[in-house]
Amino acid sequence: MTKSFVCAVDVGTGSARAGILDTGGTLLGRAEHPIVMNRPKADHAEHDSRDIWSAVCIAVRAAREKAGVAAQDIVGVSFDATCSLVVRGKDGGQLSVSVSGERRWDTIVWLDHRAIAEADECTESSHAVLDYIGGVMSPEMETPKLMWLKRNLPGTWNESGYLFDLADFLSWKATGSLARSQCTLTAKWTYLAHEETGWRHDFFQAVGLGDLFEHGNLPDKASPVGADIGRLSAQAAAELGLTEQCRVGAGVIDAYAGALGVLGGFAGDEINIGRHLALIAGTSSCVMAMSPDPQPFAGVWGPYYGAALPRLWLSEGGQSATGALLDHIIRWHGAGGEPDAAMHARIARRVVELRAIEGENLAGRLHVLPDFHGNRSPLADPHAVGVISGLTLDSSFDSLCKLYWRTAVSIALGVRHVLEALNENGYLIDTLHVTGGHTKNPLLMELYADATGCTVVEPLADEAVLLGTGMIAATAAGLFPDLNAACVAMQQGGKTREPNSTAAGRFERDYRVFLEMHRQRQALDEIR
Ligand SMILES: Nc1ncnc2c1ncn2[C@@H]1O[C@H](COP(=O)(O)OP(=O)(O)O)[C@@H](O)[C@H]1O
Ligand SMILES: O=C(CO)[C@H](O)[C@H](O)COP(=O)(O)O
Repeated sequence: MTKSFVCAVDVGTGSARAGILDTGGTLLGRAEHPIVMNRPKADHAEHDSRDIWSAVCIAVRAAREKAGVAAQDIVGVSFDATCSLVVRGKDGGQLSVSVSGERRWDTIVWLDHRAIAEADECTESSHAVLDYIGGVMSPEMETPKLMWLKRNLPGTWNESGYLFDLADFLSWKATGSLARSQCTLTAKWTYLAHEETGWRHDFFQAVGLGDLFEHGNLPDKASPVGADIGRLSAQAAAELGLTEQCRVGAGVIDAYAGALGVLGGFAGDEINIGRHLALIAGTSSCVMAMSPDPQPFAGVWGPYYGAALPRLWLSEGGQSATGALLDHIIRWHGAGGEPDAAMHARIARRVVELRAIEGENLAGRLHVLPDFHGNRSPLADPHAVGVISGLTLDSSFDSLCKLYWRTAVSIALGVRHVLEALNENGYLIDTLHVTGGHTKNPLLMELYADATGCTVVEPLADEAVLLGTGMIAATAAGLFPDLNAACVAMQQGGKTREPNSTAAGRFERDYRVFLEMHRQRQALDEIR
């Protein structure tokens, strides 16, 4: 009997990755291809969706070759991606979202903050949809970006015929289907999946987007995560190196795939799931918890119904720049350079040496507030800025290492800040499941346990985000009766790290300083 396999595609901020998995969740082959980003202005970031599709095709072909699996044995595929906004014309062609006017830049990247004023306007509307995004509209969501586009690039707006979250764009490229995922629409488009009528048209009217549905080709109903939305088209099958028999599953935003990859094993365990937090930590960090009942509160996105596991509500907190912040510190410092794997490793080794020489309280007077790209949670303040306190004239490599270490501490304290907000509002989280680029950083992995006091689980799956998307693909292909069953069968477990109790006092002090820095940063902003 032939075995069945699935293909998972993950489009992050910097690259497209693909993996071939078996029905036990083992990753048999993986490949990656970079994607380009255009930064014409400080707060503007753009992708080229043709470049993304081409990177996806290259990665899928290479992953299949590495896995040594025949194309006809791959029966399902699904896509996860960052929540970037793709704009296509009425003929499906590219339309510019760029102030440069170049057509190839047809995608506003999730981290783009050009629509910060429009986000504030949405928040001021006080509309009921805000109750399901933590009370504050983020410029990283789609509605403010669409408002910006209509106001600032009316030519593009008038010509637009398709507006997509990136994961939905990829499934459209793959099948021609206009189905949109319950994950993308609920988390980024103010769609209320728990209500009979998901869209609140009066909200779009109120913010000047009454004509959104003429331009977006948006369906009345979202498709549940893992729903079979059709077969690969002949063209897509040829480009991906797969076959037209391959089924395509309604995908998710990348962090939600990570949540399935690390928490999927708890599918159906409604008693215990609320103790576990998924920390999907890469360029940014997403912090996700699920519960059988909605837990609405200010400063944390959601609760979103069925955005990852069916019938569960999901709360999403996060930090807009974490890996990106460590990379920035390396580029910014005179003794730094390119933040590649070798540079991160060199710094981490030196931090270990410095802690052995100077003691665990290394650079204890150096404090960082990590909000260099705003505070996603729990303050929900996209206007927030970063702060460094305790600088001297030292510009040596060791001073970079100390600053890197203290920045890593602040990133972990930021997770603790979100965690405390979740636990004050109904969750009982004591375990963090970490996946993403940060798992390659031994300092962060130690800090996530020690600075939060939680047990940290590092998934055994090499790529939990690909695993989560593989679970979705397997569901769409009918290899399991539903997404819960696919998650339980394919989950890979993890290795556990307990917090070091002797470090607790040090981090208590650091956390008090961290909270005080937030207070002082806000006070400075209030001085007129
Ligand atoms: N080998 C490494 N050592 C230390 N940190 C790393 C390493 N590789 C990646 N990172 C960190 O992870 C971040 C990228 O995360 P990743 O999950 O790969 O990307 P994405 O956000 O695009 O999904 C980088 O910004 C970097 O800070
Ligand atoms: O808002 C998001 C998820 O809700 C973004 O898509 C996510 O933060 C980007 O992920 P990454 O940092 O891994 O590229």
